[in-house]
Amino acid sequence: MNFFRLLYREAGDSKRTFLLLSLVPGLVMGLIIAVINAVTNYQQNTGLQWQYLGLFVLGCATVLFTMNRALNMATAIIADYLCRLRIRVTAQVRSLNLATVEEIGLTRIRAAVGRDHQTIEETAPALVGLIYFVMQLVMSALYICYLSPLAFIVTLAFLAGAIFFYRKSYRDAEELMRQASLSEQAFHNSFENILSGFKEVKLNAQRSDDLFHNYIIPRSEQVEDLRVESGRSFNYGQSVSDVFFYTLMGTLVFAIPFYVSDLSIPGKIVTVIVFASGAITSIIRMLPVVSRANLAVSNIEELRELLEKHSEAMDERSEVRQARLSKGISLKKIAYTYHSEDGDRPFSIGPCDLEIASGEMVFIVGGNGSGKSTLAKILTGLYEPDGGHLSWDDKVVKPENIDRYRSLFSVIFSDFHLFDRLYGVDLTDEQKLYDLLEDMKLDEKVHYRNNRFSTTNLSTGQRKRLAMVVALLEDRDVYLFDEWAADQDPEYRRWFYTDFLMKLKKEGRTVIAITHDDRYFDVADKIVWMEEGRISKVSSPADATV
Ligand SMILES: Nc1ncnc2c1ncn2[C@@H]1O[C@H](COP(=O)(O)OP(=O)(O)OP(=O)(O)O)[C@@H](O)[C@H]1O
Repeated sequence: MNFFRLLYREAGDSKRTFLLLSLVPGLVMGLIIAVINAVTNYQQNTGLQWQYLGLFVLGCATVLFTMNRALNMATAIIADYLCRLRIRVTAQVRSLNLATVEEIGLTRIRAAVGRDHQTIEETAPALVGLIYFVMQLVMSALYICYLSPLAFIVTLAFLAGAIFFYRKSYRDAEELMRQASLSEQAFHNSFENILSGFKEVKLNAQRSDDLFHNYIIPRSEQVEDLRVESGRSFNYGQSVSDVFFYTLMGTLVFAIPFYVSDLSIPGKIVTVIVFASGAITSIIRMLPVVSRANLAVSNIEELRELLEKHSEAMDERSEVRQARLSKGISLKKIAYTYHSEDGDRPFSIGPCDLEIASGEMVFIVGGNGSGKSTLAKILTGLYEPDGGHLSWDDKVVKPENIDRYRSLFSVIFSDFHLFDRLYGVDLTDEQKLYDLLEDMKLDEKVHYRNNRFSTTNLSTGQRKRLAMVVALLEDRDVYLFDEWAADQDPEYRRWFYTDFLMKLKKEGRTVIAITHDDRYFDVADKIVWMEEGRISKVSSPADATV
């Protein structure tokens, strides 16, 4: 979709007013030239031409007023669109399933909400000005037609030639700009590696050099080359158009006098042409801006459509009541395969059968890459299984109740995100928070002020303990911990398995822990062994042999 179609669509009920306000300034400006021509070519000195002065003043006032209104309206329409877009994209991202977010990629989503959003915001006023210049050009052409149909035909022929040549280079330039945008994405991926992996890059000079010399520099230069190529194509088109324009002016000035009887007409036409040249130059200069805006609109609209296609039907917020677990969770012939882009055989899970009773403590164990975390994501409703089904308390998990099913869980994944606020937690009893901070030995390190934690710059073990505080405040029926104890010191590790998990169990919570800590396997009621994406056995701690 291009920028102008978007602007028209988003104008909603004000479409007609907006169209009128956008067209009027250019049209009136055309009439003002006619007035100027009439006054400057008047043959007798009969004093001030009041009627023309009146028309001139009225015309200028109309141009100023309507132009200003059109620009304000366009600014408001675009600001409203961008605001709704950010909210809509965020809402859609919120309702996507995890696999789709991983497939689309965070860089693409960030670019649409950041870079493309900004491009549209910055270019919108200039592009509304473009409508004004186009209308000026149309009016100039009509006025030339009124003065001399022959000159009009000549003008049209030259304009058609200029458009024909310009379109070719404009298309080439747009394609190059699109390629530059893709290369820019690749550059941002490399740059993101430098920022996200700053520590690793800083510590390893070879890695740093490799990233910089073999990725950052070539990708940056590729963007530069494509931009320069694209600019050249635009400039070529512009130069050809300029040649057409000057040839047209020469033809009208030197040839038309031989074909018209009224000798004032060539002068009038030249006035119009000189006036229109400003509009032509502005239009040509703005075309690269139009391309950038069109590209940004396409990126955003494509992402929006993609998100719309993949968005899950979300329960209304008020209807997502927290679910409770009374019997248990059941996995029947669950299967899941990751999406693979490069044709490699993707990792698959299943078919897996598993029963987890309410109040049970289940450990999921197995070698690295055996699929424990993937199973946890299926179990918590983050990945939608390709086969089999998941149920809780005899209710099959379906798109209509998946949000409710997810509300059974509080999870700390190994790559968890620590929020700086207690989003979604009803903190009626603040003392509970302080007690938990004390239990986790964080009371001297972290405070909760102005509805946020005073810091999240903590050690890995401390961060996990703070995530635990948040998880406990969520008060869910099922707790899932993915290698939570891995970064804790021996004392905390022991406390986690022998005190903390047992306490949760006594409270009637269901606990699922992914772990490699075989010395604490006896704490569990059930141990689920994973091997190459399958549950190889389910045993009691007594049978556990490592
Ligand atoms: N987002 C993803 N896209 C594609 N493949 C993935 C993705 N995440 C994980 N995998 C693949 O799935 C397999 C299982 O990974 P998973 O994280 O479930 O293993 P794990 O048993 O939890 O391992 P570990 O003990 O090392 O944490 C791995 O081979 C991994 O490459």
